[in-house]
Amino acid sequence: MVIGDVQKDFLLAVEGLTVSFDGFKAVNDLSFYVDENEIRVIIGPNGAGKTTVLDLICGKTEATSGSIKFRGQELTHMTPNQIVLAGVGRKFQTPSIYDDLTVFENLEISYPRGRTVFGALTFKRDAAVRERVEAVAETIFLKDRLHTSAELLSHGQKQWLEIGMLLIQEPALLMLDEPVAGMSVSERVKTAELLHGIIKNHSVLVIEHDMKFVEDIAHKVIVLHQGRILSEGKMDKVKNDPKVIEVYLGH
Ligand SMILES: Nc1ncnc2c1ncn2[C@@H]1O[C@H](COP(=O)(O)OP(=O)(O)OP(=O)(O)O)[C@@H](O)[C@H]1O
Repeated sequence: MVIGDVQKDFLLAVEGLTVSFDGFKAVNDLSFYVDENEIRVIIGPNGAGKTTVLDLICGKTEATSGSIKFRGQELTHMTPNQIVLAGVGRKFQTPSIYDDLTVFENLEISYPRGRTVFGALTFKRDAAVRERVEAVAETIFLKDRLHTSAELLSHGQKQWLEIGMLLIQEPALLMLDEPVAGMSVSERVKTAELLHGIIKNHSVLVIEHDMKFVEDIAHKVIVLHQGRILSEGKMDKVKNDPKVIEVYLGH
């Protein structure tokens, strides 16, 4: 992509994205670009189209028109599975961890199969998996809970575990739908810390309603309204935008 005279490669380039449900455009000619190592947050009133944008990117919903390029690959023609393999991970609002398994086991079963170079040397693979599980557990603040059954974790710890189950697959882009909903204040602070920690190797696209959390994490914010961008930029600019105050923040 050429902007001015500068050649720029975005991790994610969404252009003219539209989806129509029986003539109703839930997402309407939407364009935005996410950089490598960026935390981008989508905010906006109920029904603005935020979840639908994530559904389109992960292939759950088919676009009516427009383009979603991820590292130059067109995602709109790919299946959800191919999109995961291309490096896009998505966490839904409700955790989908296995309650009767331990933290270790939940992470272990999420480790991508068939990606190892060790082939039949199972013991080497086991060591690599264990090392990776431990590293991810540390990132998600659960290193000392590796052998705890997931059902005994707090709500926040369960959310972190699910983020860990995505991280172990090493997606380049992580999409999170309201990750701090239902969390305590201290868990929210730690989640912000977690996201800042992982962006050295990932970009993150988050839907969120908690404005304090948005301020803590967002490099840039998109305000969505009726399927279109109402405002975009740094949180400081966006939160003082009269249009945003009128349709969203003022309520
Ligand atoms: N599969 C579908 N069929 C028909 N309409 C849909 C479908 N999915 C979403 N919509 C509609 O598209 C609009 C946008 O919904 P969406 O869930 O993306 O909004 P949102 O911004 O995520 O809202 P919230 O903050 O309440 O989660 C809503 O009017 C919704 O009813």
